[in-house]
This record gives sequence, C-alpha cells and structure tokens, in this order.
Amino acid sequence: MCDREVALAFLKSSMQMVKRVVEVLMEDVGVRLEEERMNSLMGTKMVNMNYYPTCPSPELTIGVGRHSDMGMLTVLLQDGIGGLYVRLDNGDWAEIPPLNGALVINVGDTLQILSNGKYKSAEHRVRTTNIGSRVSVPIFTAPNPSEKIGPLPQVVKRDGVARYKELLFQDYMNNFFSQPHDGKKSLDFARAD
Ligand SMILES: O=C(O)CCC(=O)C(=O)O
Ligand SMILES: [Fe+2]
Repeated sequence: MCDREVALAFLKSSMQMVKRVVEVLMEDVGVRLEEERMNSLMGTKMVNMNYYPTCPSPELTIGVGRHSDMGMLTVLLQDGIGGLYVRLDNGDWAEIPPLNGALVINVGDTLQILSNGKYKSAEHRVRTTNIGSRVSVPIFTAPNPSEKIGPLPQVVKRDGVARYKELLFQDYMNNFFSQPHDGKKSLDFARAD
C-alpha cells in the first residue's frame, strides 16, 4: 500500500470504530440513534497533522494550550515522544504515555452536550519536549454545520433538567474558533441560562 492508501485505510477504520463507540456510549444512556441522525452527528471529519519541533526549553513554550475538542470523539495517533496531558477531576495534569499500537480517544464538547453532561469532554494540552520532535495525527468527528445539537430528549427526561440549550453546530463552531483556547470555557456558550 502507498502512503495515501494507508492514510485512507486509517481514516476509514477509525470512522467505523468511532461510530461503534458512540453507539455503545449512547446505549449506556438509553438512546438508540437512527442511522441518519448518527451520520449527521458525525458528518464532519477533519484530520490534522501536528508537528512539534524539539524544544531546548520546554517550560518556556506552549505546544497546544489547554482545551477540549468541539466535536463528538477524536481519535489520536501519537508517536513515541510523549507530551499529551489530560486534566483530571482534581485539577492535576496526567500525561497520556504513548503506547505502541494504541490510539487515544477523546470525548468532545458535542458529546457532553448531547449526553446532558454525563460524558465530560476531555480537557487536554500538549507540551513540547527536548528529547525529540513529535508528530500526532488527530481525526476529529463532529456534526454537520447545519445540525441542531442539544441534550437528547431521553436523557433530559431522565435527568429532569436540560443543562445545555439547543443550538446549531455551526454557531457552536464559530464561537469555538472566535477566541483563544481557555480550557473548557468553550462550553459556556451552550449552557442553559
Ligand atoms: O498533539 C496532540 O497530542 C493533541 C493535539 C490536539 O489536542 C488537537 O489538535 O486538538
Ligand atoms: Fe485537542
């Protein structure tokens, strides 16, 4: 296989896997999404290729500032260098060590909104290192821009409250990209008043 075929095969198998993971997560909150709705919720796919050069003084730089991803799930392939951290409930940062053959899966803001807060988007950041340059390849899955997102009715019924309002994903995305990363502040835009 040439590089292009390898990349396409990675994208295709990641999409199948991500869809299955979303199905399982939804089943766990008592929701079975129609095929069409599922495709609309995962209709935007984006692949980034991140390159972080070796840095002699990592403490003086920011690789990627703390943020959560805006979509449903992100599948991330990282090389062996390390530098990805996730924020724990107690506020500490834990490194996600590279494991040969493993992918990192991050919950995004949209899944937090749909699940009415049951699934929390992962706040994460990247620090550069002085041991070598690093490459990572995240695949982001997110709704179509014209898709309405909001807590799923079945979950709201069970929780007795909607913690987020309904909005167009396009508006969420515009707000997300309109300001610099600041942890999970992006979610404030969707919070119910
Ligand atoms: O490079 C990484 O490990 C993560 C990059 C990231 O968080 C992003 O592109 O959203
Ligand atoms: Fe990210």
